[in-house]
Amino acid sequence: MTETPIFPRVGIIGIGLIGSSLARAMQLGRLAGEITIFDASAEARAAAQELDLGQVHDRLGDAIADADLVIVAVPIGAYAALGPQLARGLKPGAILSDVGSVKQAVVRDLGPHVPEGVHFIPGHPIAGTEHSGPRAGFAELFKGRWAILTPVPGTDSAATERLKALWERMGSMVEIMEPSHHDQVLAITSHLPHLIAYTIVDTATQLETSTQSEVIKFSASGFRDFTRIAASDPTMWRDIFLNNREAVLEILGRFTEDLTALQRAIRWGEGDKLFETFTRTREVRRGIIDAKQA
Ligand SMILES: NC(=O)c1ccc[n+]([C@@H]2O[C@H](COP(=O)([O-])OP(=O)(O)OC[C@H]3O[C@@H](n4cnc5c(N)ncnc54)[C@H](O)[C@@H]3O)[C@@H](O)[C@H]2O)c1
Ligand SMILES: O=C(O)C(=O)C[C@]1(C(=O)O)C=C[C@@H](O)C=C1
Repeated sequence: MTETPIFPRVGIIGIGLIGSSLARAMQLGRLAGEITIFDASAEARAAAQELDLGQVHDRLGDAIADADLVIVAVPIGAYAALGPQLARGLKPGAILSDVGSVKQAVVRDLGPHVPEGVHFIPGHPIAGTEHSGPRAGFAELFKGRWAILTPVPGTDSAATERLKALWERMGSMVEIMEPSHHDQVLAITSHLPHLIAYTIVDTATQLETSTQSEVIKFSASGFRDFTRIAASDPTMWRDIFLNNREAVLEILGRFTEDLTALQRAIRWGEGDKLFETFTRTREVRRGIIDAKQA
């Protein structure tokens, strides 16, 4: 017996890592009757066609016309220009969602353009890799990962439930959150770690040439882990930092103070302070592992 898809027609705008993973996961689970795709890049559209991810259109309007759910999966900096185009094409009763890594900026850029009768439910899967583009996606990306939804006040709860069901069928656990809270949480769990990784790798590459080659030669797992994160897409991450400025600057201020305290402890030989800090952080890691195994 075939199950009824959750949405008869889903439009995906931006068929990169996340958009193509959504298409693959929906195809695998038969969650959408039909998938329509638009991407601004002709190369990405051609790849989506070749990979058979859905019906690829050369115009955004054709990809969203008659869609019951439209998911925007482009870098945050591209949202503002998309707003008016989406407003012209969405059908009444449709859900407009997205996967952007910052949520207040999405509400700011798309919110004013959402037509009457369209349910606006921004979202963000806490799942990804350092790779980009349609060929990098995979159907299992969202399995066992959180997906955060930030519906605007007054959103029809049936629409939110339907979108939640889609993420759950793709293997995610779903949490509902205020956009500002989302941005604060992600500033520490995702944005700051990326900034630190970009900095460490950049510092290493600016060392004298002789030391640089040693860095590559002797990079064991610690530095290597940072290089993976620091290989993440420059456009995506530029847009995240420019659009989650306040929360990132706030957490960066606290981080800098803590780093300075450790610097001081090293300078003055305060072994107890270093030991106490490292013991506390070890517990955090053990807590994450235990929570995963529970
Ligand atoms: N990569 C991750 O780990 C990750 C995880 C969760 C959420 N996100 C968020 O998902 C979104 C997409 O990220 P990604 O990793 O899939 O990026 P990606 O670079 O792999 O894909 C983005 C796609 O959007 C297209 N695009 C850009 N501007 C467009 C426009 N105006 N109209 C249509 N298409 C356009 C690009 O051509 C590209 O194919 C971003 O907002 C990002 O913050 C990324
Ligand atoms: O695993 C990775 O490569 C990621 O960086 C994924 C990650 C994260 O920081 O956890 C990156 C950005 C997203 O918005 C969500 C997930």
